[in-house]
Parts: sequence; structure tokens; C-alpha cells
Amino acid sequence: MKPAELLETVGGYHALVVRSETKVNREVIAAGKNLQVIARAGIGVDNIDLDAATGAGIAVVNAPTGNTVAAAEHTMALMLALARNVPGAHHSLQSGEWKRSAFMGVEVRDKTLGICGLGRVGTEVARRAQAFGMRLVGYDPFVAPEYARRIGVDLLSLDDLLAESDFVTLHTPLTEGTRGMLGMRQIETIKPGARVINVARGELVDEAALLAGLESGRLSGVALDVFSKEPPERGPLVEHPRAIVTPHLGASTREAQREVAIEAAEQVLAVLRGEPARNTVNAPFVAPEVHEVLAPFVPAASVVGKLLGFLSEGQITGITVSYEGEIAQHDCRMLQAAVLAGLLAPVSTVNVNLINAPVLARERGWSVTDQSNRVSREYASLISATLQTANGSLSLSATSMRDETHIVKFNDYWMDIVPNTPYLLFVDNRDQPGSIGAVGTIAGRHNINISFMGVGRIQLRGQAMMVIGLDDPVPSHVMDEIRALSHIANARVATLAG
Ligand SMILES: NC(=O)c1ccc[n+]([C@@H]2O[C@H](COP(=O)([O-])OP(=O)(O)OC[C@H]3O[C@@H](n4cnc5c(N)ncnc54)[C@H](O)[C@@H]3O)[C@@H](O)[C@H]2O)c1
Ligand SMILES: O=C(O)[C@H](O)COP(=O)(O)O
Repeated sequence: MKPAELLETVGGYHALVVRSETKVNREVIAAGKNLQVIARAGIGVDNIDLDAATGAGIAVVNAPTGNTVAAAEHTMALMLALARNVPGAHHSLQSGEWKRSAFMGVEVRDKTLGICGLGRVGTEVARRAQAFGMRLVGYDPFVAPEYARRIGVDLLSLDDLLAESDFVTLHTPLTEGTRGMLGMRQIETIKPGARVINVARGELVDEAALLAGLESGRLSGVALDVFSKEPPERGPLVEHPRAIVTPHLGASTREAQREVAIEAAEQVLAVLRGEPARNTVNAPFVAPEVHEVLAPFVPAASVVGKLLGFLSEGQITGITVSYEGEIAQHDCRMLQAAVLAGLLAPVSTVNVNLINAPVLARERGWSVTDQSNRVSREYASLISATLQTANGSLSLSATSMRDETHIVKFNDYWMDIVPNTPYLLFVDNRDQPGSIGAVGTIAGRHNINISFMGVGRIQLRGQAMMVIGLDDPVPSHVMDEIRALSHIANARVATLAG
């Protein structure tokens, strides 16, 4: 689709699947009112505005393994084409010439191949280059020397790699640390006669420096599959007789496209079903076995957040979420996000979910902290949150039993209520005969149906917390009537419906 057509169409869809050419910018994301997931049928997500997607609560997933071999094979194709001048010789013969001496090549055997980035593609390139009898050196500060040794690569600094390599191939992602990693200084000091291959990202190299290297003769050749601007302008680099260029074909094999399509589609389905997707780029990955343990606590976490929001008074400054028991054995960021989403959804105009809730909380300047305790004395698993506000703090704890959320503690009051009514009335009262009846009488007089009631008290005839499940809303004048009762210190209503 052309950008204008995409903008016009995207609003009608829940999922968008793209390759690198489609720019999923802020405008597209804003127009994608129903989008829940953007899938990149490939690796690089530099064409997707991740901040905008995260802010809008849209999951971004990629397919990082399906095209690895295709990219590695294209690298080998370009390396051999550079060594043997294949495109130039082909072009010459097709234009009627028979020039054998003009296309004298070099062998790759016994040559040094410098691999920058020893990830998936870099590793596959190393395996294949070994079969050609090449000496392998690598630059990747993020892999262990033991790993490099296992794949037959000697780790070097970038400068040493450039000084020793006959062929240099780039396989890093584009990051602020890798942008322009082959610049003017590197090309000026690279081993004389070196050949450079880039099947990763155009911005990793300074294209003017490459051209200068070709023109000065420092570089014997360059092979580029990717460009800082795609398609690139025609010009001296793209048209240089010792440059081989392909239009971003690294992943373009039938096999790779089938694999990345499957990888992307499976994850789109997972996100739409509310299950964890393997390669979510803008949210923490939750392994299926961990998801199984944590998922039942998501509704409990969300109710805790929602109730705290309704019950809090005064400016919110921060929140502490704690996990006890079995859930605390796992990475609980998903539950923290559920508490925050529960808290933020009723007061936000944007769709709040597990993806954007932490970002939205940060944007409000809240301090969000976590605590884990693998031992829970009262429940197999317990999730609690304490909200810090300008007026003090407020805490709630919940668990999940028999597929139901149970609110089991409000501040210091232990209780056990299942919040399955549209409204919950929290009443701080003095524990004395007639106090429950008085509240019930007011509700009855105003035709407000009570579904259940629970009481938590610290000591007999002391302060107590009454929690009443209601089927009907409580108008403000009725709340005033309840608050006016002599034994009532405060009363607050929370809406759970919707
Ligand atoms: N041309 C194509 O069609 C095509 C196809 C597939 C992949 N790619 C590109 O190839 C690149 C590699 O993909 P991959 O799947 O191997 O990624 P990967 O994440 O598996 O590996 C990248 C490696 O780069 C290393 N790295 C990160 N920062 C570095 C730095 N500053 N210096 C040195 N090393 C650094 C990482 O430690 C990692 O080992 C990506 O840019 C990807 O987008 C292009
Ligand atoms: O990042 C990638 O996966 C590659 O650059 C391939 O991009 P493509 O899907 O547009 O071919």
C-alpha cells in the first residue's frame, strides 16, 4: 500500500503486518484506532515508531529468526561476487565483450573475514565462511569469548578487526552505538585493499566514506544490500564499477518469507487472543509456563488498581506493588502493569492496557516500585499494592481462588470479598450494634439492592471496615446520608462495571 492508502485503511483493522518498506509512523498509529498489534514480518523494527505504538497500547512483535539463513546466504553471495567480479563480468559479456583479464579475482580461502556482530546472522555467516577455509575474526562486545571460540571466531577490537580483515561484513542492529560504525576514520585505516559487505542496515556505514575509500583505492570493493535511504539516489557510490548493489534482498527468499509470515501470523493470533507473543518488542516477554501461573492474577491485580484509584484521596505520588508466594518466583512485571492499568483506565482518555500502562504511569511522574517475597503466610499467592498520596497511603491485597478474585485486605483490615458486583461501597465505621443495619436501611429506602456484605475489624467494638456489594449506583445525596450517620467516619463507592 502507498502511505496515503495505508492511512485511510488502517483504522478498520486490529492487526497490521509489515516488511521494512512500510513506515509505521506516529500518523499511521494514530489512524489505527482499532490496532492491537503491529507485526514485523522480519527483524528490524526501525520502520515502526515504537514509542507511539507503546503509548497507544499496541503490541509490536517481530519475526527474528525466519530470515537469518537467507541474510547469511545473501552475504556469502555478495562476498563471492565481490571476490570474483561476478556482476561486472556478467554485464560485460552480455554487452558483447569477452574480457577475461579484466576480471581477475581473488580467492577467499586463507583470507581473513571480519564479522561485526556475532548474533544470528553473523553466526551463520561464520559457519559458512569456515567451510570456505577463511580465518575468522569478530567484533561484538556483547558476546562471551567462549561463544566466539565455539563458532571459530577470534574476538578483536573494531580497529584491530579492520586492520586485519580482507573482507569486513556487518551484522549488528542499527542503534546509537552502531550508527556510522564504519566512518571516515575507519575507512582511512582499514587494511589496504579490503572489501566491505553490508547486509545489515545502511546507516551503519558512512556512505561518503565508502565512496572515498573506493575512489582512493583503499577499498577494493563494496557490496551493499541496504542503504541509509531506500531506495538510494542514483550516484557515484551506487553506480561505482567496484560496488555491487542489491535492493534490500537479504530476506527475499521464498523460504524466508514463508517462515517470517508464519512467525508473524502466530504472534498476531496470540496477541489477539490475549496470550503471550514470543517476540514482543515493546513489552517484557512472558514464557508460556510463567504466563500460566501469572495470568489468573491479572484480573486480581487489575481490580486492586481500580479500587485503589476509586478509594484514594489526594494527589497520587507513587505506588508499590508487592508479590508474595508462588507468583513471586517469577518476573511479575505483567502484574505490575495490570495494577497500573486498573488504576489508570478509569481516568484516561486513551485505551490503557498492559503494554502502555507503565509508560503512562511514568509520564504522570509516579514512582513505581516492586517488592517480592517468595513466602506467603496467608495465601498461596498474594498481590498487594500500596498507593502513596498527598494524604497518606492506602493498600489493598487480593488473591485468586477458584477462578475468582478475592479482596482479602484493605489497609489493616483482613476480609474476604469477591468483587463481582458493579459497585462496592467501602464504609469506615465503628463496630457497634445497628451500624450495619443503618447503612442497609438507607440503601433499601433508595431502592439500592445489596448483593453481599463483608466486615473487617481490628478489635471488637473498635474501628471497622464494611464492604457492601451493590447492584445499583449510589447517588451522591445517598452517600451524604450514609456519611452523616453518627458511627460512620467515611464512605466511598467504587465502580467496577465497564
Ligand atoms: N538485508 C536484509 O534483508 C536483512 C535480513 C536479516 C537481518 N538483517 C539485519 O541484520 C542485522 C543482524 O541481524 P541478526 O538477526 O543477526 O541480529 P542479532 O540481534 O541476532 O545480532 C546482532 C548482534 O550485534 C551485536 N551488537 C549490538 N551492538 C553492537 C555494537 N555496538 N558493536 C558490535 N556488535 C554489536 C549484538 O551483540 C548481537 O550479537 C540487523 O541489523 C538486521 O536488521 C538484514
Ligand atoms: O530486518 C529485516 O528482517 C530485514 O532487513 C528484511 O527486511 P524485509 O522484510 O523488508 O525484506
